[in-house]
Amino acid sequence: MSPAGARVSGAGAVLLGIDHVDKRFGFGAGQIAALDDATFEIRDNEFFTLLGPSGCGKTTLLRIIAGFEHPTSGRVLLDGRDIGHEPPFKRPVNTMFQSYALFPHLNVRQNIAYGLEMLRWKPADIKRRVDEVLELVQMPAFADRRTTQMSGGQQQRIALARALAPRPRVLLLDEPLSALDLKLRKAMQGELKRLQKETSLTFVMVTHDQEEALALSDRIAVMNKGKVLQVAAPAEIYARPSTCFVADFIGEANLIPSGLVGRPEGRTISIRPEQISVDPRPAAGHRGIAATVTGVTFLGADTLIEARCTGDISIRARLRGAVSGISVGERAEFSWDRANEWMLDA
Ligand SMILES: Nc1ncnc2c1ncn2[C@@H]1O[C@H](COP(=O)(O)OP(=O)(O)OP(=O)(O)O)[C@@H](O)[C@H]1O
Repeated sequence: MSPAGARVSGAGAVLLGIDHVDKRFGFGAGQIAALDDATFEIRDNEFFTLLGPSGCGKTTLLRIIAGFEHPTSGRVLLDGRDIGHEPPFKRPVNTMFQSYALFPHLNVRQNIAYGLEMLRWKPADIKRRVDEVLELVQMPAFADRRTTQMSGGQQQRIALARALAPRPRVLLLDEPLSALDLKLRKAMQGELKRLQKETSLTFVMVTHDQEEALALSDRIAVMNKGKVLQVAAPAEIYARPSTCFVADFIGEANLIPSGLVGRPEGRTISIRPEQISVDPRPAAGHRGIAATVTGVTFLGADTLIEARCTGDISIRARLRGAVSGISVGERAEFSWDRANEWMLDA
């Protein structure tokens, strides 16, 4: 990785540099390391996601970028300039909160205008900009409505319009879709991606939903226990996870001790369930392992075969469509193309 704040050729220039950021809460024995030496870069115009399980430090990192929290040590750079001492309202960064935080006593137009009034924009400019962002989120007909009279998805669009109104360079989104039901969440994923492309802004999203991260992001930072484990494009993280945690957290992974398949001991092979076939005679170039089938579950588009092999290691294969001839209790040969396996340190 190049030093935080430097330019990366090819992709957009580096916009934000997270440079050896530590954050500790509390003192003494009760101290929590929410962030441990986070170092990476976010580029101009990219849809960047902080992904990890609850408590991994992603919201803390978002709040540090926004200026609501300060690092215990380390720097946040914007265009190579340390912005650590700038208050939130002086940073070209805006946040869309999980709860939307819309004012119930104001209508849509007043909600969006509020932040611009605080920034002392001229009334005519405010009106023009509110109309523009309502157009952008496809809600111009709702300008005079109270936000309390709107559905979750509509409120979310208004919250987005309000966050975009002051023309920030970076939009921070804290679990933006978590309050929506599954169907609406899928629809809004497309909407978020469209908005990011249309505005050419840098979006930095926090989520614990790996599918959402894979679907939306140009690049993802996978975090666990305050550490940034890998920063890469979704396909790269899926195919070449940096650790067993990343392999298991992003999609499903079979993690098989290398010694079980005749490789030198002490490492772990990661292989995705959809890359495994269940076949008594594995093809040339394939690696195989015998296991006892413990479950056969038809899932519609595919069938999940679960099995247990030597050493009480479980293995899962996802086969296309319905499967016949494989039953619980039988021994079967699970095999995969060696080119698809990925070797990890144990
Ligand atoms: N203000 C605070 N005071 C003390 N501890 C805090 C504070 N904010 C966060 N923490 C702790 O820091 C760690 C990281 O929290 P953070 O909210 O950043 O995690 P997260 O990954 O966003 O989790 P979630 O998905 O649950 O929101 C957690 O252990 C949390 O309890």
